[in-house]
Amino acid sequence: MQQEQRSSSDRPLDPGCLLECDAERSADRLGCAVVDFPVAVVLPAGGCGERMGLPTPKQFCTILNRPLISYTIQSFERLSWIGTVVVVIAKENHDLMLNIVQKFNHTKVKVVHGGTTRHRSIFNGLQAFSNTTESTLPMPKPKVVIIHDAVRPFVEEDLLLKITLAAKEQGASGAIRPLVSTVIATTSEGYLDHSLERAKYRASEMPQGFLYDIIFQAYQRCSEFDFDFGTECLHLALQYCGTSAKLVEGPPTLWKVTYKRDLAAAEAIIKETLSTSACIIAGAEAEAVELAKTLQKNLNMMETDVIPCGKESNAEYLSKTRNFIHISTTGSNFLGVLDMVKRFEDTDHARLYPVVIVWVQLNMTKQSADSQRTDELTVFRSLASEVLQGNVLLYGIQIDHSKVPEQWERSVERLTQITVALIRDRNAALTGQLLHA
Ligand SMILES: Nc1ccn([C@@H]2O[C@H](COP(=O)(O)OP(=O)(O)OP(=O)(O)O)[C@@H](O)[C@H]2O)c(=O)n1
Ligand SMILES: O=P(O)(O)OC[C@@H](O)[C@@H](O)[C@@H](O)CO
Repeated sequence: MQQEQRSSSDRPLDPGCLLECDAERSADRLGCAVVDFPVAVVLPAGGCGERMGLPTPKQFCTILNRPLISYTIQSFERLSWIGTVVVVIAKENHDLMLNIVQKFNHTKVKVVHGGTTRHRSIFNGLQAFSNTTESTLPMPKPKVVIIHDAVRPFVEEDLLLKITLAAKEQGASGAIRPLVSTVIATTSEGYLDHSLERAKYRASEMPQGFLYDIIFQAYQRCSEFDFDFGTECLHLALQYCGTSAKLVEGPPTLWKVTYKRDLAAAEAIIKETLSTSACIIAGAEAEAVELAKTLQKNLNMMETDVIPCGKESNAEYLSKTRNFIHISTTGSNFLGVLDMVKRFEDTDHARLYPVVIVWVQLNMTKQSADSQRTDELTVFRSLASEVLQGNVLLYGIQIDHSKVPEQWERSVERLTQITVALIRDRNAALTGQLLHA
């Protein structure tokens, strides 16, 4: 595995959030070892996303053909020490939410209807665990409940573990981040009254954790004003149960998707995280193996494996990446691609994130006859269109072998650049195209 050293600050989100890789699973084992009590989650998702300014509520806006809320749900579902995930949605989005649960196989989700404000929605979610309502789905009360905005898609296991354990010990816990802007108080005429010393304050983020009985009691005791205008669950626990939350500083990726720019940022992070690795499959021919090794050297921004044709369907490689570069010297040798796609279908590998296959055709002979090329392109386009239905993005790049070193080097550089662009952008519009390096 080859990876250019990167500073921790510019490294994308921990791929564990997005890839069920070995490191992710071992972290989950840590959680199972230390969390020996029931933990459940309430995701308030009943808002309309007014500040986003789109007709679709922001929690249902899609990134790579998948609603934002599904990424958040998966951040919790992937952890075996977390039980039920109660998703609180507006009544009118009930069927939409059930479709998302079914399409993305969110097996831990229970759907509950929200209220007119975030606090009301959260309380409705909490009541789904209690048998003190007419709820048709009373579920066993958890020891700790994690409350997390459905529009905060990036939440990593180690923070969830800290929040959960702190809530178990202290009764309440919450994620915080340093303030970026200074907080000021204004006069009624719109002038500066005073500013707060920024270093003394923090932004309250999510996730937050609570002993279930504490936060449930706080909501039972809080006022109508709290329900209508409050925005802070930690405040309710302090005000109505005397429980002062333990604060845990979280990573920069904790932010809440509120405006359009936040959705663009979330898409960029997801795409970047999906582009950190690739598996290069080399055909049997010596030239294909040589090109695979050169490409691996050029793709030094990614963790790459070079494997012989036929091994790409090994579980070991499937769990590491969703990017496959298939190099072959013969013409329309799609058999390798078809085997891979079948494997993806069997393992559900493309259910949550689109899988990229870049088919590199290394032309060793002079150009084939135009009619052959046209037929080839027709077959390729039809295959690409078919596999797209299974969330597989199939791209083609042709490269003509050259014995002139400078010419060959330029071609391989172009091949590298096109490959990186296709993997990073995952644009469905380019599938089925035979680009030329
Ligand atoms: N009645 C409400 C209002 C908000 N939320 C949820 O609370 C989270 C954080 O709230 P916010 O970012 O304010 O979402 P919206 O209220 O949808 O946004 P806006 O204020 O821009 O309308 C979101 O997941 C939102 O869906 C909720 O469950 N029920
Ligand atoms: O006020 P909004 O509904 O936009 O967002 C809710 C946020 O206030 C909340 O998620 C954190 O501040 C933690 O309480």
